[in-house]
Amino acid sequence: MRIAIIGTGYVGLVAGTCFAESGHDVTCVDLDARKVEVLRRGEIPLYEPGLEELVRRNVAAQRLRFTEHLPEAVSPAQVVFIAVGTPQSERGDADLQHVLVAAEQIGRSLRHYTVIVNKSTVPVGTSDRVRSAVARTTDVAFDVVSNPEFLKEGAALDDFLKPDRVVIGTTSERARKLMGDLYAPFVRTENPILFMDPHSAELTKYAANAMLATRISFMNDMALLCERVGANVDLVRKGMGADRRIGYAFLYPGIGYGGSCFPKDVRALMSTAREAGLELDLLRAVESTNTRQKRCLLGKALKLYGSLADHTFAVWGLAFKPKTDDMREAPSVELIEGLLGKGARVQCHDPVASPVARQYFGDRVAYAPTCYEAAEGADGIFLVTEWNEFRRPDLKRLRALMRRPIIFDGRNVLDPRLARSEGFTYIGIGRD
Ligand SMILES: NC(=O)C1=CN([C@@H]2O[C@H](COP(=O)(O)OP(=O)(O)OC[C@H]3O[C@@H](n4cnc5c(N)ncnc54)[C@H](O)[C@@H]3O)[C@@H](O)[C@H]2O)C=CC1
Ligand SMILES: O=C(O)[C@H]1O[C@H](OP(=O)(O)OP(=O)(O)OC[C@H]2O[C@@H](n3ccc(=O)[nH]c3=O)[C@H](O)[C@@H]2O)[C@H](O)[C@@H](O)[C@@H]1O
Repeated sequence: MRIAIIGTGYVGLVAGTCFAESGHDVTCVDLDARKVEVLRRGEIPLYEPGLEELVRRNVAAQRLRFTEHLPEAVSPAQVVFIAVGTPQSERGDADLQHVLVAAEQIGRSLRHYTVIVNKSTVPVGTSDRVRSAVARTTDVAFDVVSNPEFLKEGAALDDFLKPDRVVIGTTSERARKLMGDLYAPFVRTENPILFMDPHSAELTKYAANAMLATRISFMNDMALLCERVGANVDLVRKGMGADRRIGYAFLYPGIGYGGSCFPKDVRALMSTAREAGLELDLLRAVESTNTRQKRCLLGKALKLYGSLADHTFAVWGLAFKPKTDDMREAPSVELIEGLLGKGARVQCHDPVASPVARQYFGDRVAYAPTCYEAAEGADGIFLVTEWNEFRRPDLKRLRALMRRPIIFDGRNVLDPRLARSEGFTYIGIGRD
């Protein structure tokens, strides 16, 4: 099949590469000429484990190519995916301008019947708006399908190639058949393709993200309660997760959820509900718990040190989660701004995200090449992102490097007893 993908970010690049890997002929389009240039050189403009190798292999096999010229990709295609960004608007709802502009551009380039698939995360009813936008610019026949994406950054290839489920929203039999064929290589009987109407597909995406965010905020509330009543949230989590009705996934407390999706999608879902005359009080609480949680390490530090002025702190981890360089709504940003605002110096280290971090902090922080160099002369370490290399650091070496041996473990990944036995003051989340 000939496929065009509009928008070559985390989702578009992963989807395009995986469709090429399954044998299709894929052209990825992006209006960012610099991105296209990087991709043409065989590099990738983001960090995602395994992706660069897969891109190179499919480019070499001539199944995958990149262009800035949308018509050249869309005109010959049978299926066109929209995978452009849907960031939060100033009002808190999803900003659909990129989706609707792409839809109009696609319409102008149609030459024969084409299935237009919206993969971006969009509010209920956007499929209707995409259909109208395309119809304004063409007389050629087409169908619009809603196909939300559920991949996680850092595990994107695995999630795409072996999804728990594929959700396809369409009322067209012709589009349904084509989408079923396209996804057949990625699904087995136990992970189904779920066909439904487009509105339900659009809402499924937000409902899934909101549910996962709810679990995290719930656990962060339990962690705070544990601190107040002298319980250990690690043990509570294990005790809860063992119940098969609850399960272990997404029960890890921390310093709040970040990333390009949970924060904006929770707000967008509340906004959709508000437009329908409904206040989703539960989600409002999920969000306010998350806001509180992103500030909790700074609060613990202020309590311990009194003033942070003229203190030096190491921040381990900048990306919003391990195995990505994405810093959108990363808890590290709020923490570092808080530390700087209180007059502290910050020395940070992240295995991959430092170049991205420069866009946020410029020269206001120091970027250390290793976590040990970040800790030199520090009055404390904030462990913010649970990269594997931070899990079992050489505590003796750290102690010798630091001015004061204090660790704030924002992900509960260090062993508190071990840290304390090496002379550290250990402060975790809900497990003091
Ligand atoms: N990042 C993630 O892990 C996931 C994201 N999503 C959703 O997928 C969508 C895309 O997300 P990301 O890939 O993270 O976005 P991104 O911001 O990384 O990439 C979007 C790309 O689209 C390009 N673009 C915008 N308008 C265009 C146009 N008219 N023609 C060609 N290119 C255009 C931009 O230059 C950019 O490179 C969003 O709606 C997001 O909520 C869904 C699941 C996972
Ligand atoms: O719509 C999206 O973009 C995607 O959003 C999330 O994926 P992602 O944001 O890449 O990463 P997650 O692994 O879900 O982590 C999100 C945030 O929650 C935090 N988290 C996650 C799990 C947990 O138990 N506790 C916790 O605090 C992470 O540290 C991170 O800040 C969803 O997991 C994907 O299914 C979805 O496709």
